[in-house]
Amino acid sequence: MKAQAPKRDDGTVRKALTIAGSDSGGGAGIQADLKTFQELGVYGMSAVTAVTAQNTLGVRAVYPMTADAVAVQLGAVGDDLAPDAVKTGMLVGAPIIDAVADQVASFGWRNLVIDPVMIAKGGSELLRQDALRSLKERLLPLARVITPNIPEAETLTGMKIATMADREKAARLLVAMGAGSVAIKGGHDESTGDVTVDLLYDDGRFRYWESPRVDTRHTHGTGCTYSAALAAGLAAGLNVPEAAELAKSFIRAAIEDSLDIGSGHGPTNHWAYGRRARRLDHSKSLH
Ligand SMILES: Nc1ncnc2c1ncn2[C@@H]1O[C@H](COP(=O)(O)OP(=O)(O)O)[C@@H](O)[C@H]1O
Ligand SMILES: Cc1ncc(COP(=O)(O)OP(=O)(O)O)c(N)n1
Repeated sequence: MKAQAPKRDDGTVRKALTIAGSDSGGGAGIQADLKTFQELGVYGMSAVTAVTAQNTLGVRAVYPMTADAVAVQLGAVGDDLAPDAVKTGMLVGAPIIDAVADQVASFGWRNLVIDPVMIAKGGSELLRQDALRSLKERLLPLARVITPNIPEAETLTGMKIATMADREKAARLLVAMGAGSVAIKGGHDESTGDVTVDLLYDDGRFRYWESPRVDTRHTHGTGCTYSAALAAGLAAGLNVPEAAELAKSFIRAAIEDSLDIGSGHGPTNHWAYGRRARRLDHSKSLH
């Protein structure tokens, strides 16, 4: 299957909404999502769940919004702007998750991508542990796709994931818990050696995407960027496997050309996928 950027010239403006935390350093959270939407030709909208003070060295502080403030933002977008896809990132705790679940259900947003963000790479907690039940019982059943990394899939399912067979079992369990499809990302799976393998369980079938493991510490915001690209693909009308393929291509380019800025874990490069596509177009036009 060939990864394709969403169509841009069919006259329709495709719109995606991110419900997530703000990352002052610009590499993860709302900022990563909006940059990804923009690069993929999808109009980006946002509902902020928390303001974080963070940079490439880590998270210094978290200032959560109230659940009401999140609900009102979602109401403002939903009453007027009809998102074609919605993704969630950092949701802080149970009250915000419940508010998001209520609004998603009442607006009937079907293209919901849940990135079950729990802990930042530096170890800071982005979801309170007592929120797990709300995440599993209220939000997960509304997901068209859930995109956990391996530690998140372990927390959600309660099982240890060491092999690809374990990952497949976890994906089946997450579908049994109510998710439409499951993408379990492979960045944390060291058993695959010098490649990373992402797994998708969709419509009863497993698919796998493999790419070279890049030896870099500049991977801040990988999960946010992957799930935002997947949501952009759905917003543009791709089906789930096509959107997962697009997400893998987008994040692969973003990590291969990641940005060595700041003194810690630099961000992925949200320009990389588009720049490569433009270079390809240009070289085709020369022949
Ligand atoms: N070092 C790496 N080289 C190439 N791809 C990577 C690397 N680390 C992560 N990825 C890819 O980035 C995406 C996010 O992966 P992962 O690290 O599992 O999630 P998270 O960022 O949520 O912890 C996946 O598509 C994964 O394959
Ligand atoms: C505001 C905010 N949201 C999410 C994250 C975690 O993002 P992720 O893509 O998983 O990247 P890392 O933290 O793992 O680099 C965050 N840091 N901040």
